[in-house]
Amino acid sequence: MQENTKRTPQFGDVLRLVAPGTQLREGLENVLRAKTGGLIVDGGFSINCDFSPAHLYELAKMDGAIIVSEDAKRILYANTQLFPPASIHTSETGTRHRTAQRTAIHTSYLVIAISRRGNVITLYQGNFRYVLNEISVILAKANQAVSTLEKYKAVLDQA
Ligand SMILES: Nc1ncnc2c1ncn2[C@@H]1O[C@H](COP(=O)(O)OP(=O)(O)OP(=O)(O)O)[C@@H](O)[C@H]1O
Repeated sequence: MQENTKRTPQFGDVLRLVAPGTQLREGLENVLRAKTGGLIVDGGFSINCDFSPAHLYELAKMDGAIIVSEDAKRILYANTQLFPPASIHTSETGTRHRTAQRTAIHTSYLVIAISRRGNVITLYQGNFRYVLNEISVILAKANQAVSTLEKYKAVLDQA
């Protein structure tokens, strides 16, 4: 993995990659449910196999990080030990999350940590950190937004 400080985190692009319905999100949710935990890094390595939620699930049973292509369509490496510089400040506590945040700051690649204990998926890219909402929360918000729109439409139709 090469150091790349020119990549600017694009919040929309990152969220699109892990949106509900994508293969990557399905894989992340599977790992979360399996309670194995996981560390996923996107980067530019040679190709091994196609990405699938089932492959991710199986590979997350091993220690270490799983490295996928930048578009998350290929799984490149598994069981990988990451060595980000210890001098990089991290606000996290556990070793998985400290490694994830340091690697994200060091490389500017997207790093995803799936917590084994906390049931939480955290995204890191550069100094950007974001905890994914559960799908049930996203659906509740979407339903609320749709019903608000329906109310506005009804008012407009009556006007
Ligand atoms: N440098 C590293 N490179 C790759 N994987 C690592 C590294 N450091 C920790 N890990 C992964 O994190 C696991 C240990 O996670 P640990 O419980 O210490 O961290 P955590 O941040 O508290 O995560 P969790 O919430 O899942 O418990 C290891 O088994 C390994 O899979």
